[in-house]
Amino acid sequence: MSEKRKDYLSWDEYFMGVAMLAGMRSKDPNTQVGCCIVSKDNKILSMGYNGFPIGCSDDEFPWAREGGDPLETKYVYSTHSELNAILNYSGGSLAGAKLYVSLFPCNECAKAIIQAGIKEVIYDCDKYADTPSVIASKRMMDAAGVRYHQYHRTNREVKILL
Ligand SMILES: Nc1nc(=O)n([C@H]2C[C@H](O)[C@@H](COP(=O)(O)O)O2)cc1CO
Ligand SMILES: [Zn+2]
Repeated sequence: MSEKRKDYLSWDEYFMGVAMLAGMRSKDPNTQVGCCIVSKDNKILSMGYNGFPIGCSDDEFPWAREGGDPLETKYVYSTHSELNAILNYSGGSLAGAKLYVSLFPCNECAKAIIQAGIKEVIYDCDKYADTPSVIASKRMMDAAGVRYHQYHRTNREVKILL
């Protein structure tokens, strides 16, 4: 009798892989972030990536990181992957859900995560850990009882021919 496959994706690989794939839709030239929200029983509820809101053209709004005029930077216009994933969900409540994201959530997304009732955050990169935004984010999630932990990379390479 043939045995079941052994090298299938783990749940964590699957959901972080889906988050990373979503991030590949981002037009941000510097940082592409993807997010996947999952129910307690491991069903994908929503996905998102960082970009400008509907109607705000990727070709007309600025992608610059700095410059004299804040209105000519992306920061005042871009919607983060986590907020997009929360807003993309049209199925009702996200209470008790888990959120996989390729970059640690900022303080604004932490507010949305907490208020949506999401209870667990699994992140990959934490490159802005020293910024007030991420420090505030962790402070709020700690206070609100949202657990967060880093994704354990398996270094599995996934090749998809598209
Ligand atoms: N958790 C996050 N989710 C996100 O979607 N973003 C987005 C906002 C910007 O489009 C980009 C960050 O640009 P940069 O400062 O690394 O050039 O990633 C940023 C963070 C960081 O907190
Ligand atoms: Zn954010």
